[in-house]
Amino acid sequence: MSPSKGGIRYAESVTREEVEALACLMTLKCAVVEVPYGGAKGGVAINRGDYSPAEVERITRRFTTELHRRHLIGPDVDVPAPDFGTTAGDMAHIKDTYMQLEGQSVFGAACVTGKPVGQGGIRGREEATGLGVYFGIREFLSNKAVAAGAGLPTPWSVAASTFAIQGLGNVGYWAAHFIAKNGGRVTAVGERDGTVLDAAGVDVEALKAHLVAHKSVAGFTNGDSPSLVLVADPAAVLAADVDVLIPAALEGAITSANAHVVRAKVVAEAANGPVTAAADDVLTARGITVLPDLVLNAGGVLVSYFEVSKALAGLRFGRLTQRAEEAAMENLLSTLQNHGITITDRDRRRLVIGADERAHVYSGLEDGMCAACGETVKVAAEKGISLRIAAYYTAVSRVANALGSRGLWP
Ligand SMILES: NC(=O)C1=CN([C@@H]2O[C@H](COP(=O)(O)OP(=O)(O)OC[C@H]3O[C@@H](n4cnc5c(N)ncnc54)[C@H](OP(=O)(O)O)[C@@H]3O)[C@@H](O)[C@H]2O)C=CC1
Ligand SMILES: O=C(O)CCC(=O)C(=O)O
Repeated sequence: MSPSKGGIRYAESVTREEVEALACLMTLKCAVVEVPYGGAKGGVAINRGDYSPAEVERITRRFTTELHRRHLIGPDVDVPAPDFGTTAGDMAHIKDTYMQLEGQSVFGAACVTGKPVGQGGIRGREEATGLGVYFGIREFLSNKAVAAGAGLPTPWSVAASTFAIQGLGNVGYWAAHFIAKNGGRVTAVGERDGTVLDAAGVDVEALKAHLVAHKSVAGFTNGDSPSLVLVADPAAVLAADVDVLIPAALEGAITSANAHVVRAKVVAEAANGPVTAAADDVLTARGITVLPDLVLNAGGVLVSYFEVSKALAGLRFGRLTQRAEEAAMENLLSTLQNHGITITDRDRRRLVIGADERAHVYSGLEDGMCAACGETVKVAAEKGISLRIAAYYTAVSRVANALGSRGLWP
């Protein structure tokens, strides 16, 4: 199926088999959130920390050139995006290299997503995967049967729950940001060189700033919190006593060898494949609910699809409608006022807001995540299967229908 979609990762451990498996997962993920793309993935086996920014740029441009030479990149072929170890800045270099090689095609910006906004990116893509993880956890656990099955109170609320996060990179940070913003308490964060534990709550923004500045959890004070504990073992996060554990680093974080240490009631797969098949069996046998990656981290590719649509249309979402929406609301408020209803300046400021690009993106992301979670819960209940198998069932059915109804040519 083409065009296809999927991220490019820079990780020393990446292998061809891993990339093939992740590409397959992308086909199914696109189907789950109704993104009309096939699946793809790319990988470069480097640890970017070993290279200077200029060297990483040369590696990125060289890789893009090789993709172009093999006709493996372009709006109607394959459209990469960020993944583990890659950034919006790398996507800008991919776009620029492609544009140089293509002779500045008007659709060139649609060759890659996750670009900076000034390079044709879309507002909301940077946080999309993490925000989608937040929407997904909220939707799954707002379902009474899912929450009760996990041993959580019903009705469940983010604000009354505790969370542990492995990996405070793009996905992990934004998931933590939106959880904290909505009142959830993040009490454990595992990073490459250690775990931060604080039952009173970890200040996610302060920890992120510390990691950016020092590249290590060492020396983090959490505002001199007396309940702070720093542990040298990065895997200690997996044993945190929380409601929801969110692995958001690499695959295979929870295996049959360590699944028994998990104390959370729910494992929310923000990373791709963080729970191995054998570990999934162990968690299920222990009554721990797994929210599957196929659905939970699909917000990234969904918003990438919006970014491609923007680039192909050559128009920012909301540009034609924002003022018209505001004028319509102004007219409505004036009419109400003419009928004797008092409208304060505060009401006016709150209500006269047309949807800008970010509002459009958040709306489409929330809608897509809610629909995918709802369908997964429905299929799981109807068929008496796990959420993961239900997500696969939906995805495989959609791909089969798309291929079957197309027929054969010639
Ligand atoms: N970016 C996206 O839009 C999407 C990403 N995903 C998946 O989400 C996962 C994370 O991707 P992303 O956030 O983009 O990647 P990033 O590179 O932005 O973040 C990964 C984070 O994990 C940390 N880390 C590395 N090893 C460990 C470890 N052993 N224990 C704890 N933390 C560790 C990294 O630290 P350090 O910086 O020191 O390496 C980094 O902070 C991947 O599985 C990816 O495939 C899925 C959907 C979309
Ligand atoms: O945004 C995209 O196109 C791809 C995201 C991705 O790599 C993933 O969902 O694993």
